[in-house]
Amino acid sequence: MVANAFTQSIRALLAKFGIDAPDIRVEGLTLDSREVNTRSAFVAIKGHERDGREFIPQAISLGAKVILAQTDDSDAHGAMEMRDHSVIISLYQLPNLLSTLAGAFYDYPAQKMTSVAVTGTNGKTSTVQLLTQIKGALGTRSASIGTLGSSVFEGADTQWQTTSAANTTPDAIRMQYLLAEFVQSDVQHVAFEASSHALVQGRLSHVKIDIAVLTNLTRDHLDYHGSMEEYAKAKRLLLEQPGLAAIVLNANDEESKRWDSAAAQHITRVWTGVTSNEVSVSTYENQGSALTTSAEKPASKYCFALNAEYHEAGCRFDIQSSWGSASIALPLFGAFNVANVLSAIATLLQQGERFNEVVSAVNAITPVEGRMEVFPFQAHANVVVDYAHTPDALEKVLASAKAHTEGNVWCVFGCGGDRDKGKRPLMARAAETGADSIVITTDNSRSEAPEDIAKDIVKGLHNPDVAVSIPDREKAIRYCLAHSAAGDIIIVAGKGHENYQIIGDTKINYDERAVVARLQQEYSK
Ligand SMILES: CC(=O)N[C@H]1[C@@H](OP(=O)(O)OP(=O)(O)OC[C@H]2O[C@@H](n3ccc(=O)[nH]c3=O)[C@H](O)[C@@H]2O)O[C@H](CO)[C@@H](O)[C@@H]1O[C@H](C)C(=O)N[C@@H](C)C(=O)N[C@H](CCC(=O)O)C(=O)O
Ligand SMILES: Nc1ncnc2c1ncn2[C@@H]1O[C@H](COP(=O)(O)OP(=O)(O)OP(=O)(O)O)[C@@H](O)[C@H]1O
Repeated sequence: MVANAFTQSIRALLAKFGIDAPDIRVEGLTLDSREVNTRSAFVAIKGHERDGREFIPQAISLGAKVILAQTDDSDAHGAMEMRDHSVIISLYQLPNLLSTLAGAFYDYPAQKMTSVAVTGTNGKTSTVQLLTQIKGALGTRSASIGTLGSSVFEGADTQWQTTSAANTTPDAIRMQYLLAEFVQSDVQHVAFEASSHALVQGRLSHVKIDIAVLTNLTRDHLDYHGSMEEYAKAKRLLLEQPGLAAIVLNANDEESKRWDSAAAQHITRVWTGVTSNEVSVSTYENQGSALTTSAEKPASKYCFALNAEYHEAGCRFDIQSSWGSASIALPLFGAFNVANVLSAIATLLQQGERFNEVVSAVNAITPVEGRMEVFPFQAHANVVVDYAHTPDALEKVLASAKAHTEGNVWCVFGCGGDRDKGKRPLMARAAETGADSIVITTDNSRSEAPEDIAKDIVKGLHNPDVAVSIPDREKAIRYCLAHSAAGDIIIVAGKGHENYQIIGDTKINYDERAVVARLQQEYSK
């Protein structure tokens, strides 16, 4: 925590919620009893697994002077009880108030900077990272929050702060805290990932968002949301965010059309898309939001990529946009990275950045950690470490790899244990469609046997002969290196930036980027 920076009286804070509380000063709020100290207030709510109120005795023993506890009885709102030296104050429907409460405690930090939320099934981390990199290159002090962690952007020296929960979008209290910390570090621009879980759980409900970006929507997280419709609805909650002035949509994705129809009229639509067709670009140029049926169309802009070409070292494409046209060359792999970069560029242009300056800054982009990160091997196939762990992402990654080589594409992947089993045959089909050879391996098997997960995957293959099963990931990569030729590409999917493997209940150290870097050294001797 930032020392003494957020001291507030609980009396002043709770007055905003109609409660006359004692004048006790605290320096922070926390949802986790294990993080409590004598200067913080513990916020006890019911969760999916546990009831946080069970941990009130622990919080008291750690010296919390104030405990804010959920009550489901509206008459009990504001009730107070002394236990030892701690006061327990009841708040009605506290889980729904967390973002507002923390916003008030940390003095509404999002209002002190420009904020961008990125949602979608795939591409959130990449888009947030690319946007932050370019914004930094344009001279704005920038920060980001997402799957990699949170930090002020310091180029290659950025130290991502992570928590044990490792959520893509932090809980409602931590989110406001991180933003407040950024304000203290003079950050002017923040980009963060908005997961569907976070939106449903209200982790962002009182965070001002200027621009929301939708990358795409495909199958994921059905174990949590139950159906694609509920999953899509969860993402659309972002349209109700306070302060929202513009949305960046993807003309190549069906869900964007629903966003266009659902968004309030005053919100500017910025359409992006990768196309080989100039006619579709002119649709957006001449008619604004061509997908809106309303007579009075909302403001609409566009930023499209045309003539994309992929080569061994990256890609090239032309931008046509409401702000100007230019050619771009990037050291990034994959058509989807062109889509991600376009979303980032469109966001910056909508923010008022100058077209020519954005184009120059884009030329300085470096690949995002564990996202289509290429490790070149002399005299062997290059290895690409990527985080693809959904059928759609795997399909796109493999199709992209094909565009970058005339050789064969190898695919090493697995599926998580204790998660949506319906994904397994779909991942198998994506691998079979896009790769010439497949090695099925382990990817967080949890309580399931890796061999059983592999069997489920094999059942999804039309031709099981194209696949071998090697549960040990490093051995799987070695197998590909031994059997492939120079000019081939080995896609190692699923781990990306992660540095662990969950087997049973144990988190084992496994950093795929480090493993591949070590193999790179070994093979160069
Ligand atoms: C299902 C779900 O979303 N769970 C999230 C939720 O946990 P929960 O409220 O259910 O917590 P719980 O374990 O029941 O505990 C209840 C309360 O007791 C407290 N507690 C618990 C134990 C203890 O010793 N002391 C204590 O005080 C907890 O802090 C909590 O406030 O709130 C916690 C933070 O407050 C999150 O860390 C936790 O994410 C878990 C780890 C998780 O796996 N979430 C996934 C589903 C998720 O949110 N994923 C998305 C990304 C998806 C993507 O990749 O796109 C994300 O944003 O991360
Ligand atoms: N725009 C995109 N469309 C489809 N696939 C993508 C896109 N961008 C990235 N991917 C693929 O999805 C993987 C995850 O990318 P990224 O981490 O940027 O997405 P994410 O939405 O943050 O995912 P998660 O929330 O699971 O971390 C990448 O490693 C790549 O394989």
